[in-house]
Amino acid sequence: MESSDIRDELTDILVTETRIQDKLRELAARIDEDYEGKDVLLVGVLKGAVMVMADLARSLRNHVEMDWMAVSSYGAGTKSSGVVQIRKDLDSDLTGRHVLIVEDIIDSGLTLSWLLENFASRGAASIEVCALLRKPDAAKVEIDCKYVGFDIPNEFVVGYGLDFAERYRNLRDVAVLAPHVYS
Ligand SMILES: O=P(O)(O)OC[C@H]1O[C@H](OP(=O)(O)OP(=O)(O)O)[C@H](O)[C@@H]1O
Ligand code: HPA
Ligand SMILES: [Mg+2]
Repeated sequence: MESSDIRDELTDILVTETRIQDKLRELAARIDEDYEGKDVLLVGVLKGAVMVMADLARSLRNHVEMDWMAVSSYGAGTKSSGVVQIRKDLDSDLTGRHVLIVEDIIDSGLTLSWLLENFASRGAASIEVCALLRKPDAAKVEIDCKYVGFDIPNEFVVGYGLDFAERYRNLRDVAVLAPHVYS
């Protein structure tokens, strides 16, 4: 793919940087309150959740630890392959831990459904999910997500960690990718 003006590759800006940051501060305040007196293990799902994790974590007041799991199911396309592959497992033992999984997006729900099942046997004291974005109309499995930033339409979005073929993760806003880029 050759380089061109990124703005020509996007249609709408769906969620601006300001709205993202405001929402993450709001979610962080709830998380601080809900986990008062407990040490939380934030588990970021690489690579998409890098930006959410960085900004959410810095809005929290309480002690947290951070760990990372790398999984991938989209490859270079816009549809989930349905097959979730572990590329990096956690470094931490989850036994007795209060785990908060941090995700950029719940689309079909297949990634989180697989991850929650994978974590279920690891002995955590609690497991909850925080996702910046969710596409209710794309759900193939229902995910019980306690902390949701924004429900968005069923369109392929990029930015703020979200990629198409590894590009666009560095955009500050979340935008709809123009169909001419991937069709
Ligand atoms: O609900 P789902 O349909 O499963 O989609 C959500 C998942 O897809 C994306 O990851 P991807 O597999 O693209 O890997 P990446 O984070 O490295 O981009 C995203 O970061 C979520 O982890
Ligand atoms: O809409 C999306 N954009 C980028 N990556 C994704 N992974 C799941 N859904 C999406
Ligand atoms: Mg991706």
